[in-house]
Amino acid sequence: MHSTNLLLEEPIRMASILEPSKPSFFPAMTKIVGTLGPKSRSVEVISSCLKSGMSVARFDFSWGDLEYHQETLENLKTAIKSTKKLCAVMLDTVGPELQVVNKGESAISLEENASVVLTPDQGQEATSQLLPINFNGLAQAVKPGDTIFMGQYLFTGSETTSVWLEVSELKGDDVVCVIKNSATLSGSLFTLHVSQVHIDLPTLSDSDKEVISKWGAVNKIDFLSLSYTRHAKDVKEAREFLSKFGDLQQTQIFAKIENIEGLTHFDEILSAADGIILSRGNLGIDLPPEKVFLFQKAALFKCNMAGKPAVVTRVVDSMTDNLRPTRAEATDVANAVLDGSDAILLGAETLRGLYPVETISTVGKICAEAEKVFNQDIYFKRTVKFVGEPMSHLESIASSAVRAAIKVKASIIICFTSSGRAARLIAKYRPTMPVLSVVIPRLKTNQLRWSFTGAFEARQSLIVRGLFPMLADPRHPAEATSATNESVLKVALEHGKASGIIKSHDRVVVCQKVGDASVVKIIELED
Ligand SMILES: Nc1ncnc2c1ncn2[C@@H]1O[C@H](COP(=O)(O)OP(=O)(O)O)[C@@H](O)[C@H]1O
Ligand SMILES: C=C(OP(=O)(O)O)C(=O)O
Ligand SMILES: [K+]
Ligand SMILES: [Mg+2]
Repeated sequence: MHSTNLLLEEPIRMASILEPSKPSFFPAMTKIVGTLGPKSRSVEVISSCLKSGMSVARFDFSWGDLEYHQETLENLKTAIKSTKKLCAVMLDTVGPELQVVNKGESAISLEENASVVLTPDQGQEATSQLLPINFNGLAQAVKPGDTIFMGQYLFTGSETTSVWLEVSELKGDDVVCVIKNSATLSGSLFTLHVSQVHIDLPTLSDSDKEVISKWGAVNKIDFLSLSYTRHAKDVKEAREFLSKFGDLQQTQIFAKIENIEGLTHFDEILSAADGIILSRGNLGIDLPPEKVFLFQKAALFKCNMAGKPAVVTRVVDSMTDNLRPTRAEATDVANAVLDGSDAILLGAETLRGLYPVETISTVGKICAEAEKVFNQDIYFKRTVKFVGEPMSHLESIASSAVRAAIKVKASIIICFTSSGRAARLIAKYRPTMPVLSVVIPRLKTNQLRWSFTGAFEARQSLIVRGLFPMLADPRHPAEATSATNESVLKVALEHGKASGIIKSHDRVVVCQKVGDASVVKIIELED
């Protein structure tokens, strides 16, 4: 995305706003996570999603069984092969989510001012007057006057498919509610969100543990998105559980902040997790509307300064049914980029929306436009000030690489990395040019078989803004000898030229180790 950067701090010639963006091999530096489901599980649609810029696929186990999601994943793998687009896999847990048990899957019409009873008796049939739910502790958790939101799975907040309930009375284990707006709930699953109330259920449910052991391990998932994370211990317990599976040692845990409890423990959660998902869907119910922007700006800044990826969700809900977003949604996406998000997560829009591919390409275009006016200079100085001095060696190398690249107007930064750490640190300084993270595999053994590292590190960069992975040839020895580096560098430059990022006579900044020295060098391409 190497176009002339406009700066909002300077008067913009209005006509220049209409200048079309230059085509590039990727739609934006900001990444797009797509939730795959009924409307986005065919090889054809997934291939179009990948070509439109989706680089992480989310499999949400709030709904759908192992076989269903496995079939979708197999189609994703086919689509990756045919499109040659890398895509990471994210397993999203159900966690302590309250759900209506609607065995008949019939639509439920609810009338304003009528009463509806929420009951833990799952033997009952779901009707407009009685809704069985999957939690028997609700009557102990709520009190009259509390608010409960109920919507179809991955609710978009539109008033025709979700209702607000107010608790009016507790009758034993049953909770009697008044319906505050009329709506008809349809679809495969209705979820509930009880505002600002602690639900006494484990963050990692038994069902989640079974899904991780049976589906996550065999598919070597790159990310675990931990729903309703409320405390750092939730992340630590999830990591402990993952450590039982050899294939999940490197799986990164992204904590989903979905309620006020998670918000109030944000700092400890951020330090324990590998990344954060700002789950604005559920959090948007727990928080009063006027506070959502404040949380977003504060949370994104903290993630940026920690150098940990931050994902913003529920951005263009109306595109679930419309070919274009509302103006508010379009501006919301741009502001999420300007606020510092690494990635945008699409839920209902891609899972059950009519236009999953158009949604991804629209969001990608908005991100690209916002990136053009992102003031990297101000951000860079603010970051350097925040980090303070003395910087760690790697932080100074990374920030120097970015500074050098900007000053010489390099078209790309090439970063050699094995763990991915150096590349992520470079991305932290939000360079205006893409960063090619050249992942050098290391040979390892578990005493039973040889294998190469690198696949996780490469795919996990697909959620970091501005990072584009390239897997170096495993025949190149991992040690950083100058000969090795040159040959790998040559391949990386060819890769850059082939994808159109590097043109003849461009300047390229390279971050690598030569012998024991970590170096940043600037090369001028001859041809
Ligand atoms: N296999 C490699 N070959 C060449 N340089 C490397 C390699 N791995 C890391 N580097 C470089 O070494 C320096 C330290 O990176 P470090 O963070 O220790 O490695 P990693 O990124 O693999 O965690 C960085 O400049 C990085 O670009
Ligand atoms: C991403 C979110 O969670 P989910 O889509 O899993 O409900 C959210 O609530 O915004
Ligand atoms: K979920
Ligand atoms: Mg949620």
